[in-house]
Amino acid sequence: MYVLGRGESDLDGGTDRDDDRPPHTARIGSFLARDGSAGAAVGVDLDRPHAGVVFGKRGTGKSYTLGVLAEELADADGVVPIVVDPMGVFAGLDAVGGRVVDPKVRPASIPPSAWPDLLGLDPAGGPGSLVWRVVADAVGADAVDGEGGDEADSAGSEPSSPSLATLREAVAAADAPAETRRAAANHLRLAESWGVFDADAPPVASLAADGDPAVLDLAGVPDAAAAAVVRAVARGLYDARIAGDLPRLPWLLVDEAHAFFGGIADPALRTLLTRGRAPGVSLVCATQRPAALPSVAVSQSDLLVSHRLTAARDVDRLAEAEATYLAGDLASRLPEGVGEALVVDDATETAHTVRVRERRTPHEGESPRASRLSDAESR
Ligand SMILES: Nc1ncnc2c1ncn2[C@@H]1O[C@H](COP(=O)(O)OP(=O)(O)OP(=O)(O)O)[C@@H](O)[C@H]1O
Repeated sequence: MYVLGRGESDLDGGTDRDDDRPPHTARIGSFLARDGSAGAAVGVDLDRPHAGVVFGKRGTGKSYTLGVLAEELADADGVVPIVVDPMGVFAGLDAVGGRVVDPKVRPASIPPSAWPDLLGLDPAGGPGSLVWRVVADAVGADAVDGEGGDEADSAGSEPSSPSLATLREAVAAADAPAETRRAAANHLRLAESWGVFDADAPPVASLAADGDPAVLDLAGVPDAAAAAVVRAVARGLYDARIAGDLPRLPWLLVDEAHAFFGGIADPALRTLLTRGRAPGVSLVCATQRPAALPSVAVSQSDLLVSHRLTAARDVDRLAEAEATYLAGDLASRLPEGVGEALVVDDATETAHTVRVRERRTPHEGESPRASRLSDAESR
């Protein structure tokens, strides 16, 4: 088997399973020959942490490919997939022991400085700065804000957290004009209505406690709340690994990843991209809008999987891999078929066309078809 992400010198000898798969390898598909026939099996290295992207325009198989990777991670020792599922298409992973989680995070997992932005308030304005101050007082200004700081400071078990009701009480009692207090309290009440904040939420590390996939179901969750969850989980996994609280290597698989860059979750995702591999946290971002991802997502990725892309700006983002072996007309090298992809392997500096294997678990990402609805009606 050809293993992506594993340089020649890393190659594991022997096999430990009933197929021909080397240990700690995800079997994702097979090489696709020019005549359309399937060639040798292709795997992805799971022994070491990686950063990866899965690109492709709508319906080309991105979520499906992410699901294949999740199945393989569920099957391997020492690793655990945590899937960010904004469209509600990964519930089928329960067939391999996965559980769909109604995401809850502690308010203290969002740093005080990020609260105004999270609530849509100007950090320099009255209500925004009041919320910032109140959260900082409640959690201790340097208890959680690890971004840009010394990682050791933020390591350790998750800090205890005030509830949003407690924060609202602190706002009400603050020395500020009534109008400012009212506006701040209203925004905190709105955040309460999202239903994702819970002072007693289990620590993020518990998502990865038993090695079975955890699917964070964010379907129908407002964008700001979903971003808060992604930030808390990404950062929480990173901190838990640094603190030694997590005995296995987590893989955070983020579908519709473009929605999480440029907002509240952005710093935590960038931390995983640039520094996640040292403590052993992998990140794989899937998107139909590669151009909406920051350049660092591609430049830091050692695994690139690209289904069909047509928009020039999206192909350009892929080209930023700066790999000389990608030179030439990249768009024309991207395969046409659903489930087919160009995979770029940094470890061996090669690019190959691959057909992603079929899922073992149900995939729920298929778009509804009017024709099928009318079929059903006429029956
Ligand atoms: N490797 C594959 N083998 C077989 N069928 C596949 C494969 N990949 C995708 N498909 C089929 O294509 C459909 C679309 O795939 P998927 O939902 O992953 O698209 P997507 O690129 O994530 O689209 P969207 O951007 O709308 O989420 C799937 O429902 C499945 O039927």
